[in-house]
Amino acid sequence: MAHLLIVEARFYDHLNDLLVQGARAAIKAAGHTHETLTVPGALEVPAAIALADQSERFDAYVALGVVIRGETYHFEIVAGESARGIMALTIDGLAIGNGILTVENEAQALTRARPDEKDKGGEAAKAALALLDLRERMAR
Ligand SMILES: Nc1c(NC[C@H](O)[C@H](O)[C@H](O)CO)[nH]c(=O)[nH]c1=O
Ligand SMILES: CC(=O)[C@@H](O)COP(=O)(O)O
Repeated sequence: MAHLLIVEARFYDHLNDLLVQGARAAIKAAGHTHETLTVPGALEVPAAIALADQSERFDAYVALGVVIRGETYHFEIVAGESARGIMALTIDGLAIGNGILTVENEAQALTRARPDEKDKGGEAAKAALALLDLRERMAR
């Protein structure tokens, strides 16, 4: 049984609730356990995962959040840099599923966050478990 950490960037409560619901359902359905850590925004997620990994308590990580484009270039920074930081950790060997939505509007986010629609939270959890399985197979 694996123990995962959900790291959620809680910028939009109602959207995160849906993403976390989907991720938790996927983790439970696969027979694993988890904890949840909340950070202010997507830019804090890579650092939070890196810090959590120093504890050696977690086998895999699920990054969740929602980045909705506003009026300025900040969307590119938040969306791009959070993804880049997560990808760097993943390439460094951490099993991370990235469920941080980067969308144009709330309607796009809702469709993707809802577990009974695109369930991107559940998909991110499954991706983390797939990477964990791959890492364990490669270590044999
Ligand atoms: N605009 C969004 C943000 N912005 C906040 C940053 O992620 C970060 O917390 C801040 O710059 C302080 O370092 N975060 C999201 O997750 N979603 C957004 O739409
Ligand atoms: C993704 C963002 O950072 C965005 O919510 C910020 O909005 P704005 O670009 O209008 O300041």
